[in-house]
Formats: sequence, C-alpha cells, structure tokens
Amino acid sequence: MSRIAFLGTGSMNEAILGGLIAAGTDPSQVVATVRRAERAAELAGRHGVVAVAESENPAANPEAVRDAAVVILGVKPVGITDLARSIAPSLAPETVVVSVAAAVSIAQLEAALPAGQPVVRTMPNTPARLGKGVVSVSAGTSTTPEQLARVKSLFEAVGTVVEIPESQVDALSAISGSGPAYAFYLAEAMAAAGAELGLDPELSALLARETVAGAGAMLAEPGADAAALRRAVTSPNGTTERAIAAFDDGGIPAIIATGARAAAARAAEITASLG
Ligand SMILES: NC(=O)C1=CN([C@@H]2O[C@H](COP(=O)(O)OP(=O)(O)OC[C@H]3O[C@@H](n4cnc5c(N)ncnc54)[C@H](O)[C@@H]3O)[C@@H](O)[C@H]2O)C=CC1
Ligand SMILES: O=C(O)[C@@H]1CCC=N1
Repeated sequence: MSRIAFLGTGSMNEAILGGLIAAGTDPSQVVATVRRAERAAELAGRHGVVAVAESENPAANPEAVRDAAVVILGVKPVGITDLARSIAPSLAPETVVVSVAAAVSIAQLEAALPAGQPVVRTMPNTPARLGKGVVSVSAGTSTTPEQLARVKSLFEAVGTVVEIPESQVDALSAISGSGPAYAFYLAEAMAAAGAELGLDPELSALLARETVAGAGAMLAEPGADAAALRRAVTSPNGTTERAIAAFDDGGIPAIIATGARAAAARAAEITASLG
C-alpha cells in the first residue's frame, strides 16, 4: 500500500502534490479530490494524477482513502472534522491521516476518526511546490515512530521538515506557514515604492520580484545568515544604510512581530471556535 490521497486539493494540497510529482512520485499512485469537475480536470491535466470531483461522485472522498497509505486532508479548518468523519468508515486501521490545516488540533482530528487511527498534524507552506517548503510534523497519540518517519520522508521530498510539539504549531505557522505571504507583501510594497519614485510600474514590479527571489535564493544557500547577507549590501554611510535606518525608525521589526502574534492569536481563536 503506497497510495497517497489528497482530499481537498486547493492551494496548499496542490503545492504539496506538485512538489511530490516533481520530486519523482509516480502520479498513478496519487489520487486527489476536489469539489468541482473543472478543478479535477485542471489537476489531472497539470499533474497526471487521478482527480475526482465530489460534485460528480459524492463518494469521492471515502473512495479515495480506500487502500491509501497516507491521506492528506487539505480543506479549510472549518470543514476538516466533517471531512474526517465522512471518511472514517472507509479508512484502513494503518492508514496515516495527515492534516495540513491551521488551528485544528490533534485532539479535534482524533475525535473525528476511528479510535487508534494514526494522525500527523503538519504545517507546510506553498514553496513546497518547488521543493523549497518548510513543513512541521507533530505526531498524534496513536502514531508509531515508523508512521511518523514515513510522513517525514514524504515531506522531505518537498522541503525542510521539522518535528515540533503541537504546542508550537501556531507560532511556527505565524512564521513559516503564513511567511511566504509576508515575503510577497514585501515584494508588493517594494514595487509600489519604485513606482512612487518614478519607475514604470511594470519595471518596478519586475525589479521587486526578481530581487526578493534572488535574495531568497541566497538565503537558501548552506550556512546563510540573513544579518550577514544584509550587512554585505549595506555600505557604511551609503544608500542602503539610510533605508534600513528609516525602517528601524518606523518600527518595522516590531510591526512584523505584531503581525506574527496576530497570526498565532488568530489560530488559537479558530481552534477555540471549532470546539
Ligand atoms: N494556503 C497556504 O499557504 C496554507 C494553507 N494551509 C492550510 O491548508 C488548508 C487549505 O488551505 P488552502 O489550500 O489555502 O485553501 P483552498 O480553498 O485553496 O483549498 C481547499 C480546497 O478544498 C476543496 N474542498 C472543500 N471541501 C471539500 C470536500 N468535501 N471534498 C473535496 N474537496 C473539498 C475546496 O474546493 C478547495 O479547492 C487550510 O486548512 C489551511 O489552514 C496550511 C499552510 C499554508
Ligand atoms: O492563512 C491561513 O489561515 C493559512 C494557514 C497558514 C497559511 N495560510
């Protein structure tokens, strides 16, 4: 049994699926479910996997999990326990149920699944599509070390895997789960700033995109140190120094910390609202 079932294949699950296929997973071993037929056709065309829409086959999810070694739940937090309950009768006892959802606790997942079902709570991010994701894993109460190792090795194909206690997932999510959006936000702000300085907006957007991407590639080099890389651009009494001083005066580090705290607090709020 080596099949992988992606249930709810939107932004996040497609990024993982695409990353796995690019890393050599056999598409015939992958099934993906979605709500709409057009989306299923899009996924099948793009990745060569079997994709089934719930609108065409109401049993798409229970059928997809039969004989799956790993099931990856990729729907929004509010729908995930209903989805877990709907597949529960079709799960083999050894099938590992993985959640990528923010804010949904292991206890909430386990309560919706058969007693003893192996569960792994993860927090991935979308660069997984390029094999450059960061994925945290936290084992459920019935998950064996071998089952956890299997999930880790699956995610190692799409990026860096870290094992953390569940108590740290909201904090990690506020940095690496949401983090790609912060980097894109920086690129958007840089593009707008260039246009305000008189650059053609399209040129400015290109400069911002390529610069953030190039800096990201440097950060991905072994042994990279963000502060050292920044210092190498910052000539004493030069232009960058003025920009960084203005960022510091404007409280940018504190603002980023405030944003991360808000993301983590929102996760806790969603967990509480799910009961
Ligand atoms: N987007 C991101 O960067 C990240 C998202 N996540 C988590 O991933 C999960 C999904 O988020 P996104 O991918 O952004 O949302 P999304 O809305 O793009 O994807 C969810 C998909 O599930 C489908 N779906 C809903 N119910 C279904 C059902 N019963 N059967 C089959 N398909 C169903 C929806 O049609 C949609 O395509 C969330 O729980 C989120 O917390 C975690 C880390 C990062
Ligand atoms: O915004 C969200 O809720 C999800 C979780 C982390 C990234 N996206």
